[in-house]
Amino acid sequence: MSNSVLKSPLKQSLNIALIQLKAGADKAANLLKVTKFIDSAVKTSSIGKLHLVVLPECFNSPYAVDQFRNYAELIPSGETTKLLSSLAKKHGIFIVGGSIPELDQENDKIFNTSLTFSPEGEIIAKHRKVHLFDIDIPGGITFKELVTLSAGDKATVFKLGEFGNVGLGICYDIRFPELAMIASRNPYNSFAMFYPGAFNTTTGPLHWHLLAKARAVDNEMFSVLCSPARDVGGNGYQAYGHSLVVDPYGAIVAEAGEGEEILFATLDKDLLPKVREGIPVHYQRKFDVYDDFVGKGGVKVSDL
Ligand SMILES: NC(=O)CC(=O)C(=O)O
Repeated sequence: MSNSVLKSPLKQSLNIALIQLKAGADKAANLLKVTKFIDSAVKTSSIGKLHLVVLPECFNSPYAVDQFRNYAELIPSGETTKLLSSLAKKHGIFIVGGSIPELDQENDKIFNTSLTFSPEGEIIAKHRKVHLFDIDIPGGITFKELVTLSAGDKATVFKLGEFGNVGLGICYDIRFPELAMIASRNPYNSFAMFYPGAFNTTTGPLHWHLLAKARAVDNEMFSVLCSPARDVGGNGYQAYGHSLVVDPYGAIVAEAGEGEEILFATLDKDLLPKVREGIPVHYQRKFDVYDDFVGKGGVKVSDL
């Protein structure tokens, strides 16, 4: 992480909108939809001035192993990067840009990549999905991202302007507690983890809420999960929906349904010290019993 030393006072309330949209096969239509949803979130915000918008995993393409290469773009010269940069600048907001298939031309690899933009339209974070979704549940779902994707090799923590530090993972990354643990602890002290994520109708009911709450309670931080909308009647991947914001107590702040919608929520950072004073697990770790691997080297954190 670079240039991320925090300076007080930090802003205490972050107003966010999660855009739960359904992406189809037509990329131009997907990008137009993103533009309209973001414009509308800014205009119709029910929580005052919006600071940040989150998009879902794979919002400009179908979520399909055999399609990633067809939709992959170079970063930062690709059309999706340029569009999100211009929308962030136009509205003066942060955008946690879900994820898109990224083409690494030099090595001929495809990554599932999430970019975050500052209100000036600059890229301030780039996370490549570290844990690829590779599962096979008999009678449920088989999905093999490894067939066409390569895995990222870094945790991602970055400074969200005057609000402080946050961490970023993509979907299956939430099942591995380490990324959130790294983000929440010294020297990063993040107040939230963002997870654009496309769980499905098998694993969503099993684990979506549980994992969001687990990461929040483990680390006494917010977890923010933004899903695509369900493709009712479609024959492709069925996203679970239920975009979700969970507070550091593990309580649900806001939850979407299954269709397309904009979900608004305020992350009240005053809660963090309250939760951490009341239930001080954040400070009670026993590094004489087990190693503190965060901040001790051996952890690879994204440095733009
Ligand atoms: N799609 C994913 O990356 C993860 C998922 O659906 C799950 O973990 O379940």
